[in-house]
Amino acid sequence: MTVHIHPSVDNGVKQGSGSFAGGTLVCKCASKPVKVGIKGDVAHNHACGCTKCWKPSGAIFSVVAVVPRENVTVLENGDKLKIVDAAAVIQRHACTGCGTHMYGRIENKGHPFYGLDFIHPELFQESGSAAPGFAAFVSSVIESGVKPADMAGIRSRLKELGLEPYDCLSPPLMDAIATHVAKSKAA
Ligand SMILES: N[C@@H](CCC(=O)N[C@@H](CSCO)C(=O)NCC(=O)O)C(=O)O
Ligand SMILES: [Zn+2]
Ligand SMILES: [Zn+2]
Repeated sequence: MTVHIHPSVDNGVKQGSGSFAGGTLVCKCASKPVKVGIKGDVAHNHACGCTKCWKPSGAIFSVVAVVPRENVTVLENGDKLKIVDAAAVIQRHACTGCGTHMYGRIENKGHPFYGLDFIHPELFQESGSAAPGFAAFVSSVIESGVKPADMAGIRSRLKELGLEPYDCLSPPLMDAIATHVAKSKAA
């Protein structure tokens, strides 16, 4: 059985150029697409199996990365954007025309990742942004309807692609979250 993870990694993970200076994210609308400008490269790019991150049709994982929020600018057709769930930690601004999530923003200043916006690098019209390096929330794909019996094959395909599977975030990110919590408690 061929395991499809996400179209941008199914034929192998394409490494970034290492010098990506930024670009423009474009939604899937044939007319009046939403365009969002991103300065600089992305960080912590990963495949995410959670139910909340946007996936292109047919994909069981999203590919999502972060950039500093000040590096994100809506360039065109921003009137089409609407927040998917204002109660979520990450407020995902989606195109009402095609459903594509253009950026997800954390407004809670106490959140460990406050200051970072979540974006989907596959929407860049330019190539060369940093590649995904791990897979997060892998067990969560079951919440979207994947059969538990398929998980072994999915994890083994992720490993084959060099995307180490984790059921939450990667250890360095979990350590960063715990460090933030420890500092907040000490303050
Ligand atoms: N099992 C849940 C997990 C959802 C979840 O916690 N997702 C993470 C990662 S999203 C990008 O890596 C998260 O931080 N969510 C906050 C939010 O989405 O607002 C599920 O699958 O729904
Ligand atoms: Zn659109
Ligand atoms: Zn997610």
